[in-house]
Amino acid sequence: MEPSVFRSEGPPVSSTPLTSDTAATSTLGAIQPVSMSRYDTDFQGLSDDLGNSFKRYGFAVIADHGLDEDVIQAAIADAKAFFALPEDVKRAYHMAGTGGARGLTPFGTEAAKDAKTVDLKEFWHTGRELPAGHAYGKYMRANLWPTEIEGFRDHLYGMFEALDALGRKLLKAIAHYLDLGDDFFEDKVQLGNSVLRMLHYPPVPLDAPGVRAGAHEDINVITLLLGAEEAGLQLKDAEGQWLAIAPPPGALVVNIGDMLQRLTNHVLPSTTHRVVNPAPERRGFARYSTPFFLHFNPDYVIETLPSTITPENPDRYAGKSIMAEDFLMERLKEIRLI
Ligand SMILES: O=C(O)CCC(=O)C(=O)O
Ligand SMILES: [Fe+2]
Repeated sequence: MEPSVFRSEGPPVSSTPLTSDTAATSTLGAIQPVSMSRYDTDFQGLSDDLGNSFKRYGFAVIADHGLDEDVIQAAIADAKAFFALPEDVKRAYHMAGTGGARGLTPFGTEAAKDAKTVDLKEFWHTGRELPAGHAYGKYMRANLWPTEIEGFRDHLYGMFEALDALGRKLLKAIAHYLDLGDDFFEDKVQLGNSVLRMLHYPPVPLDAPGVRAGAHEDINVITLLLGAEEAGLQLKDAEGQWLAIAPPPGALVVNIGDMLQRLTNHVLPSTTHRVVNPAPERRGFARYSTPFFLHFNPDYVIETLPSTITPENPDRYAGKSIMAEDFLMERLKEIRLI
């Protein structure tokens, strides 16, 4: 999970003015979209292109993702309706002290690790619905469902399931790229502790301090992000330059998280990214985006893949295998939330 999920009160907001330090320093080498329609016709080529994009940037842009547009639009419409509710109504769905794993994390709550300002966002989290009495119940909180928006549960969970299924297809292509056997990830993520985050970045006043989302890495396996065509998302490339990710309308952005970086001994990197504030003419517009943080099953043990250990890339985690749930907890301790 992305670290900021679990951050509670952020440090006080400073009045640092926004400067050009949020500008992308490079637009060269923009990430070429890869069409998911090749999944059934050219799986090898798709897996090569995806894998190479991940290896180079930690990110890939997916065109023709095949997700049902009605499912996406229904979930986004409900999220917008929820965010438009009065603040006190929304706050009834804030589970204070739980690190924001489910329900609402209100505006102004979170800051990226070591950031001086809070992120300019609010978001809603939906997690997996486990079969009743399932052993993983001890790791996953129950979902919250607002009663104010009719259909919210069906629509949001429909989106969760669609992204979960697409994420597993992407993992097949990644497993293929890594020569692991295409089904390698199947029994390791099928009941993963995954989270769908519906994000709302309100319009940004000209004098607003901070950025929409400070620089961070995602903790999970892979992240599937819709809605990033409203500008702002940037990644830090291998040379340390900020590169704007400008996906075509409707495209899906996918990135590698820390858990997959660790499993692959950094062959697939978990890349630092952020969401900067809009140009003056777009400041009056809200931004809605929807990352799906795909996680391992909580009891999956992450142990460096032997095939990723070479003389040039020795095992960075020798003797340090760790259960996915413990990895998550370790990261939460690092950001002082537990
Ligand atoms: O809103 C976006 O485009 C990206 C959000 C993100 O990186 C995150 O929530 O982890
Ligand atoms: Fe992120």
